[in-house]
Amino acid sequence: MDAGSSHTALYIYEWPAEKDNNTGRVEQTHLCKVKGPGISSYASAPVKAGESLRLCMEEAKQWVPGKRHHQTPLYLGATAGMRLLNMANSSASDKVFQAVEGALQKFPFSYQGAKIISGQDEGAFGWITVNYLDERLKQGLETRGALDLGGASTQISFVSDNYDGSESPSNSVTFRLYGNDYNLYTHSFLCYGKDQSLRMMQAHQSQAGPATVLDPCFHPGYTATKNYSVLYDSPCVSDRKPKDAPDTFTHIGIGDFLQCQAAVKSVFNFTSCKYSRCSFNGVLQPLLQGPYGAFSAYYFVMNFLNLTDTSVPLEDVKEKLKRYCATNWDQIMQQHPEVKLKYLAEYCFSGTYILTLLTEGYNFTSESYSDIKFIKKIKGSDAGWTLGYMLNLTNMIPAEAPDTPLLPHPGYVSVVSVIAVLLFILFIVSLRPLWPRCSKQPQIV
Ligand SMILES: Nc1nc2c(ncn2[C@@H]2O[C@H](COP(=O)(O)OP(=O)(O)OP(=O)(O)O)[C@@H](O)[C@H]2O)c(=O)[nH]1
Ligand SMILES: [Ca+2]
Repeated sequence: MDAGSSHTALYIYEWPAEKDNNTGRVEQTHLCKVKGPGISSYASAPVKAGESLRLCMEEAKQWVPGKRHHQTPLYLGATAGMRLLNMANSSASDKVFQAVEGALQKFPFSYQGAKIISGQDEGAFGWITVNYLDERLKQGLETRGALDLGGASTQISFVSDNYDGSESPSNSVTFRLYGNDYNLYTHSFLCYGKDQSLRMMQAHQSQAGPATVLDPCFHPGYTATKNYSVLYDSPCVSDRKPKDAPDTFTHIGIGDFLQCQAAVKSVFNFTSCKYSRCSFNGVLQPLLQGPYGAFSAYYFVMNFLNLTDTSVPLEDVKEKLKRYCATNWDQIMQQHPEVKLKYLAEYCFSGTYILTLLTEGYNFTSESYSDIKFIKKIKGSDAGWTLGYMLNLTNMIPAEAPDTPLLPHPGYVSVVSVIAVLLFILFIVSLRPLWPRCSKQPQIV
């Protein structure tokens, strides 16, 4: 189970129960999205966090054959929402885990625990998922970097030839998989998921605590009354809460992409770097290299905006987004009556944030932008950290390359069958001297 900051999802993975489970045949067979918010939102009513998982767990009981329930390991990993709750109020986060644990243990699966996973693991397992599903690991091919944009944090992970890990060990993960060594660069930026970065930007815009906030990242015609205490209720912004601010402010959209880009840039710090090169906030980042898969909110947002085609020049992408942001809110709502209003109101901001993070933050250029592919699934399985996490915990990826069989499995079956038939014929033939003679007796008259 992926207990994310914005929601929890339950994934069911399946593979043949033969001994040869090193052959990259793990598949996602079901996804259940838990109704309601992520578990970290239940800090003031922890029991409800456990209850929220029940429906998906019931579904899992239907999907996994009854006789396999007890043999099916169940893991829950929580990401940035619980990291933030743990920072702000560790006893509240413990209570949420107790409630979740109590609820999950009531089910017949082999419960293996619920925990917060580190940002490094989140990045590294996302990278493993993408490259496992692409069969790049097994075949020792060039790997694909992984870009994950969540609600509360964002991860970048890739292999770069000139990176040996010694400059910043906390950004380095080494693996030996299928006989190949990988030295992976990975970083997770807490607070730089799209929901928390929106808060950071709005906190920046409303430093003086005005009663009205004019926001270039929301459409012209958009107005909403918002609560200062809700906006500042996160460790990502809590230290910036203006004193003497009114309880509420009126949030008014003005839909100006260039101003929005400038406002988004204000959440990144580019001033100092003690390494050979940095992305932002003084974090080491080696030279970008190879192709990249960008998933979760990268995909949701760029897919909605019809901007998943990265062969379109970056300047044209920006131009399209500029026009989209300037479109009147009424018109946007009329064009997309089926989309949740919260998502709809934020696509201009989210698209601008994504382009700014990629180009200003990670240093993708007009040329290297086309190395990115926005993806949701690979061969039917969702891109995300859960598959890599599960493969690791069940020891499904061997360090050494498995002995490569001379023939694939069906080939063996045919050869063995032919040999068995030949041996049988040989056996029958070898019994020939013992056969009763059936020579014709001369008839005695
Ligand atoms: N537009 C749109 N946004 C979505 C959808 N599903 C999730 N989101 C939003 O996209 C952002 C990222 O979602 P996820 O990748 O699920 O984030 P998460 O795993 O909950 O958060 P982290 O713990 O930071 O990884 C959040 O702001 C979600 O509210 C969707 O189907 N459409
Ligand atoms: Ca996530």
